[in-house]
Amino acid sequence: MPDPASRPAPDPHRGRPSETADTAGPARVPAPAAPDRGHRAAPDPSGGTGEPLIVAEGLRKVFTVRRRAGLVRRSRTEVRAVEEVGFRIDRGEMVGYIGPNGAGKSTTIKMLTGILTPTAGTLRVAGVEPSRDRTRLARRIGVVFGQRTTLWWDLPLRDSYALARRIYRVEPARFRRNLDRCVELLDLAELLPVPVRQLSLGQRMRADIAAALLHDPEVLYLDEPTIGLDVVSKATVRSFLRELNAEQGTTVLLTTHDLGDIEQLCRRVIVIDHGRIVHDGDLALLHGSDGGERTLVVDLERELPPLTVPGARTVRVEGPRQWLSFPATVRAAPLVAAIARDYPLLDLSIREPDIEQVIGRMYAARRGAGGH
Ligand SMILES: Nc1ncnc2c1ncn2[C@@H]1O[C@H](COP(=O)(O)OP(=O)(O)OP(=O)(O)O)[C@@H](O)[C@H]1O
Repeated sequence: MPDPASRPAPDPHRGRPSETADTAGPARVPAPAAPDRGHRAAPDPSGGTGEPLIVAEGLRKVFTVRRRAGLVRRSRTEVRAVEEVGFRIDRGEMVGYIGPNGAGKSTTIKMLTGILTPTAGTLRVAGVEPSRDRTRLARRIGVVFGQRTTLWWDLPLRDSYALARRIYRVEPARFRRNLDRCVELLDLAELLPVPVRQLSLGQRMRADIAAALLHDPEVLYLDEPTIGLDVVSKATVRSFLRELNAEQGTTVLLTTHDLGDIEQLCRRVIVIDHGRIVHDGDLALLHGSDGGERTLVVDLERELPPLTVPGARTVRVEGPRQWLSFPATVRAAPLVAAIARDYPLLDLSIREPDIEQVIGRMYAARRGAGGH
């Protein structure tokens, strides 16, 4: 384990009120006690068990917060961070877990790793109940918290990996193979002799992702893996994760505020708000789920007044180009046919609703409706 004094330990809940003992878990998942025996993803999505890799049912987490209410008196309040959350994730899925600040994402991830014990509900990851058997689970999962590192701050990266190998008891050949792969795909070769504290944020993130994969986990949890990264580092991390999922079949659960991550990596997205799941399904369906709109961008042979097309609204006119919005749930073909029939059409394209706007509207609508 890294010496806590030698590495930064930013606390994501800094500034939050005091909390009960079980609420303040360490970032690092404990080292496994038994030798690693290998458990790569099987072709069967259930891995032969008949059960999805992750099963959560009626999951709740309530924090008890004590505040000073006078010189001596203390009041207790309850924070319902996660309420009745349920989902099933099959092997090989890559799922986005998103929601506004304070929605309950990190709390869910901490329960999935066994760092936090659920107040109620059932949870199984790779057949293990995380909070009961954290040590056994640690062999099967990899975790990356974007806001903090699990590496040894003062050690060269290479030595950090060597220590991780011993803690996770990874066989030398497997370690070599996994490290070589990560070094190549995450462009880490030149960083191996560098102490972790000298790495830039993007370099450190790539290094942390490699550290989480040295023991061949079946599932990788990523909490804000691209936070603060420049476009090049983001692209490297995203293409690495895509390849990891496609080639190794590693199941990935990704929490992020960067919807570009979700759009590029996840077909399925689970949206949590106020501790409850408000959407679980295809990312594409999210586009049409909140009254979102698509846009026809129409190029005409000449400038014309705003077009009149039943079922669509002209929202912008710039010279011979016009933008027409229509509900995302409506088929575009009849609108395109009507425009081609009634106007001198040169060219036309369709823009999907911006996912950022869709999610923003979804959060805002829920706020307006009281949130629950
Ligand atoms: N240890 C704790 N003690 C008390 N309250 C907590 C604790 N951890 C989280 N909370 C509260 O639980 C709720 C959910 O927090 P959580 O960190 O899971 O949200 P999040 O979706 O990850 O948010 P963010 O996007 O801001 O990281 C918030 O109201 C938060 O203040």
